[in-house]
Amino acid sequence: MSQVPPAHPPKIALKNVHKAFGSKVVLNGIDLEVGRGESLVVIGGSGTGKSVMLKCVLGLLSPDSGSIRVDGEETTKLRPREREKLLHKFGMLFQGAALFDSLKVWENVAFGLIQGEHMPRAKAKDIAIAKMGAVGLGPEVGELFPSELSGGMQKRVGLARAIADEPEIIFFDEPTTGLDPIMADVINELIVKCVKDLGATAVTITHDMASARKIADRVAMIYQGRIIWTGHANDIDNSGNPYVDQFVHGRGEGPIKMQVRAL
Ligand SMILES: Nc1ncnc2c1ncn2[C@@H]1O[C@H](COP(=O)(O)OP(=O)(O)OP(=O)(O)O)[C@@H](O)[C@H]1O
Repeated sequence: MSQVPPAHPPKIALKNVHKAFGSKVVLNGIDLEVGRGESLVVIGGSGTGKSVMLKCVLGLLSPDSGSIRVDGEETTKLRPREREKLLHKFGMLFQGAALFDSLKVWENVAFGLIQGEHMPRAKAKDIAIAKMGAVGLGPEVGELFPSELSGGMQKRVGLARAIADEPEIIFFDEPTTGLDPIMADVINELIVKCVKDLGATAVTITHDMASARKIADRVAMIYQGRIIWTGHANDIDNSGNPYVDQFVHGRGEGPIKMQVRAL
């Protein structure tokens, strides 16, 4: 009997994904699903492969083996044109906002609309200004250059850019790094609001547990190249997993041994 596929496959599904750089194994059999409209936060120590995992989903890196499906479609063997089409589903807020210094703020926000979707500048500018409004930035900010903005404002601009072409999936790479706790909370609130307004699926990488608690429906912890725990955000304090417990409470002592090397 042929199997009937489920009506709604997970938005993103990674199965047994491996990635090594030379002899260094980074992803060692990642299994992870993200549901449609879900907000998943990935936690884990520095260098455990969180960014490498996201880059594999985006196709910026090719996994050595394993399957990565988006909307049920296998993506690891896509040709460049198919990959480009797939990437239209994604928005991304990079660590440090990654704005172009030589472009005005509105041009940064409209970048994907103008370059990727070939939208006329005037129309793209209108959309950029509307998206800036959604993250609490007035139109006058659009005429400034990124270097004239505070770190918190730059993150807002990065967020406006990430949502500009209304992606189905948004990746947030350490969205609160470098912000004071109050500004971090403002950014977290905006992320939650923007993701909800779009009905998007979100995957966030963070070390910031306050951010994880605020943003996540579900949390996944990565350790030694595998997902060792996933659970509801409300359960992270009672995970029953000593690795999660140590990470969430930031304890030096525990099963996670930090590799400290003399330079
Ligand atoms: N292109 C690359 N070539 C070689 N090694 C790489 C490459 N990209 C990542 N790595 C290595 O893979 C490991 C995981 O890196 P990754 O950036 O995914 O960590 P992370 O969990 O996101 O860390 P952090 O929280 O510090 O950002 C690191 O040891 C890194 O040096």
